[in-house]
Amino acid sequence: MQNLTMLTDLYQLTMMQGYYMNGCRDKEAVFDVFFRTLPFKGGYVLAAGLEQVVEYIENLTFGEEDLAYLRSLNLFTEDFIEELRNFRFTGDIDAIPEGTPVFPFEPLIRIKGRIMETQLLETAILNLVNFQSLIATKASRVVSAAHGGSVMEFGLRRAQGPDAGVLGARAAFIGGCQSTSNVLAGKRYGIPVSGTQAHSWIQCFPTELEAFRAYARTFPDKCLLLVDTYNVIKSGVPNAIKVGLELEAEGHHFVGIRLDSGDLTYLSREARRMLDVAGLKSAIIVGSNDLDEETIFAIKAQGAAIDAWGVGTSLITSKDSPSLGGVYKLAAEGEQNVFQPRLKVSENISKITNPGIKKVVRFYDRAGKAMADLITLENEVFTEGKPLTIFDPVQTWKQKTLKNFSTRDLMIPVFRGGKRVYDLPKLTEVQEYAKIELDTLWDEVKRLTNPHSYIVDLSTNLFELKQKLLLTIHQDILANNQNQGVDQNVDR
Ligand SMILES: Nc1ncnc2c1ncn2[C@@H]1O[C@H](COP(=O)(O)OP(=O)(O)OP(=O)(O)O)[C@@H](O)[C@H]1O
Ligand SMILES: O=P(O)(O)OC[C@H]1O[C@H](OP(=O)(O)OP(=O)(O)O)[C@H](O)[C@@H]1O
Ligand SMILES: O=C(O)c1cccnc1
Repeated sequence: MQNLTMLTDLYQLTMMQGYYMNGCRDKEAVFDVFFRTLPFKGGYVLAAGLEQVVEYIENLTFGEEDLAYLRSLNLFTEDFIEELRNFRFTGDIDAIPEGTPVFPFEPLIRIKGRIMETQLLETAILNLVNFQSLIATKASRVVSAAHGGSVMEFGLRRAQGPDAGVLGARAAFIGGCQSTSNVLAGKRYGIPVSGTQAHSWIQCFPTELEAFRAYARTFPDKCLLLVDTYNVIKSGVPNAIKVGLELEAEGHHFVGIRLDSGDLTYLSREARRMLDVAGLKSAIIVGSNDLDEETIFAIKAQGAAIDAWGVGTSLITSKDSPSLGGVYKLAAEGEQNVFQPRLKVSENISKITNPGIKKVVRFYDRAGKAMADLITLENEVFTEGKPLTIFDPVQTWKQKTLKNFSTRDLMIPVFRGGKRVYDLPKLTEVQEYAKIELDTLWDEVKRLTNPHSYIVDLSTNLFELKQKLLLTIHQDILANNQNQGVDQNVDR
């Protein structure tokens, strides 16, 4: 992977120089990566992008050209540039593995180390995690609408640039797509590649039948014909049937047809009937054309005879929800591995951060279904089987007692002292893991529209710590204001 060290916002570097020049070289901090709002008005997010975060961190070094460029900005001192020359990440990272369903406010990645190092990481980590988590989530929704039918990712041509096309294909595979049309993604990540044919192929021959025959000669065992260039029912399907029967007579297997326009329900049912009557029962029908989870759901509900779906633009650009708002927030600061919890106050209650070094515990019922998550302090343990009452951190009267549960800590150690301690799983393993993980969620949480809200509460310890810090901050402000004669009634 390329070196992405310079993929950062300028203010990370200016703050780093600030820390450096103000005696904070050895100050340490803990940052959390989390998002506040679920995309697609959906019920979950599928975490993705950790592998690229690991590669980014392992490659973190400023090269001579980088340093020369930074020097040319006339912002940085020579001392600081020298410091950057030796820059490495030496801290600890814990993260929730790729393919895990996650929910608002849960730390997906926790970064602990010298502030000079942890500060720099914000921009690139968010860039990598926000995009891939968004596309993996979108893909899992499309795949769930296809309900067993396979989904091919066709988005490269409409992706927001080459990187989004390639990493989007990777994320779409994690979300359950069976293949990609993107050859670079196939080569780089081992994703199965697949494809059919373009209208231009059909247009380049005097007749549709000649075009189909030429293709069948070229790829006799991979022959999937695009039947909507002229007229699906009167020309495309009859010609495909002719060629399909010729192939089968020669001992080949005719793969099927693709529909790329018109009423996909009506056309697929008609095409199915015609193929079956002709004896081509195993030929599949692929549907494409501006599809997303809603159109696929509707088309399936109407009784379409589509076996596989090609989905491009809406998936790779996450058209209806174009960004995931993951943030990187300071949760503790300290020195020599002794930390004080910190929080950020806001009038907007959802923007008040959760302080301290935290983890996420998932609670499962006897059947292995996820019941709730607790964001807790790092060292909290919950005795399995001992009833536990949890409560909503805002509407605290909303309580639930968990019984007969088992638990799992979702975060795993990824870096310790700058060294990777996590073996990256293969992409196929991540995809399989995501499928198993999604199976642990109730269908009501995964529903495409108006899903149930999955419970994510704070442990009592974390809740009390947060209240205590909020009160302390409030009292400190009051005391300061009193000293300065500010009117206390203007703002509570
Ligand atoms: N039976 C159906 N129910 C709901 N939506 C459908 C159905 N069949 C097709 N669609 C969707 O309706 C939209 C039709 O778009 P549009 O009118 O641009 O296509 P078209 O004119 O048939 O094809 P094109 O413009 O590619 O030649 C697409 O998003 C398609 O996926
Ligand atoms: O519709 P999407 O979900 O984005 O899937 C990819 C589309 O890309 C191709 O179309 P092409 O670029 O040839 O343009 P078209 O819209 O004229 O078919 C293909 O035929 C699909 O329709
Ligand atoms: O192989 C296909 O059919 C394909 C690939 C990319 C975009 N649209 C279709």
